[in-house]
Amino acid sequence: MNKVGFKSGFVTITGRTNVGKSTLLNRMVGQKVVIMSDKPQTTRHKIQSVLTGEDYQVVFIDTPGIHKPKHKLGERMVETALKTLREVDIIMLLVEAVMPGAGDNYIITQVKQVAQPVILVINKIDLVKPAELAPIIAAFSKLHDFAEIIPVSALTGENVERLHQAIVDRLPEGPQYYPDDVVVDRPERFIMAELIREKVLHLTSQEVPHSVAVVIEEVEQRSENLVAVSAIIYTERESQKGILIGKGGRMLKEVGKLAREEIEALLGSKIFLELWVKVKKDWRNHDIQMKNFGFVED
Ligand SMILES: Nc1nc2c(ncn2[C@@H]2O[C@H](COP(=O)(O)OP(=O)(O)OP(=O)(O)O)[C@@H](O)[C@H]2O)c(=O)[nH]1
Repeated sequence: MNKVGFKSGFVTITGRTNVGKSTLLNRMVGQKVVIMSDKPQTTRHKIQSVLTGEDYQVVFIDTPGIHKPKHKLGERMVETALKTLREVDIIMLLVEAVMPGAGDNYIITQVKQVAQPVILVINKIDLVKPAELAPIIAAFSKLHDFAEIIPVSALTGENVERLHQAIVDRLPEGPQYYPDDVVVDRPERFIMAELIREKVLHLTSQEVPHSVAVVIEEVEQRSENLVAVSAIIYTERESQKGILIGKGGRMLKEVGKLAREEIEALLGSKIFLELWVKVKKDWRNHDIQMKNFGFVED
């Protein structure tokens, strides 16, 4: 479907963990599509969401945070991130409204390796005074020849419209890839798994979060208004399994309750949710197991 004058393109939001990529994406697309958490590194998957206007369509690709790799999964994330950067029309590099530090330098070195235009988005401006912003913008502008520098607050929505416009302005002419009503290009199973993982991240602390993966084992329509979902939460160690299950199974029950409510809202029917916790030692360092969990593209 090729409308005359229609613009479209692929845009990626990259940046260090916890800078607000998911929050910004949700703000721009206007629906909860990516899992948010106050703990870093919750976005391990390449997620697409779609923003369709009268005469344009933006396909957002949310890259995993680029950071110095610590283990195999980390290396894979950086590889995926760089590959993604080369495939898009516009890169949004998200940073926080603080003076650039070593982590920012590292990530800017990465985007310098690709030719695509980079819009620097300085997020969380609600946390700084206007007078503090100017030197931050000046410092960042010395680090790279950014296509544009736009300060925003993904949380309050301040200046997000300007960013939106800057992206649409830069889109090349192109086809409408997805129908008007498509927002997320992700199977429901994935979103269900992410919702469960989000609840685990919210309710647990210490070492548990980064070592959790959720796999949806079975989804069965039991009756017109009841779907049974069974999921396994994988941890790396027995001790983490213990924390996740909690005293008398209380923690797991809470995770299940909160996740069930959101999945019910997502699917629009009653859910019978069954959760299992299993230990899979060091899954982050094993390629095959990473493949099982869907973290590596074939
Ligand atoms: N004050 C403030 N907080 C924000 C803003 N944007 C995001 N946050 C908070 O920053 C934290 C991280 O936000 P996320 O959107 O999960 O960050 P992310 O970059 O997607 O994180 P990863 O998935 O770990 O890479 C959350 O607690 C957000 O509420 C903002 O504009 N202002």
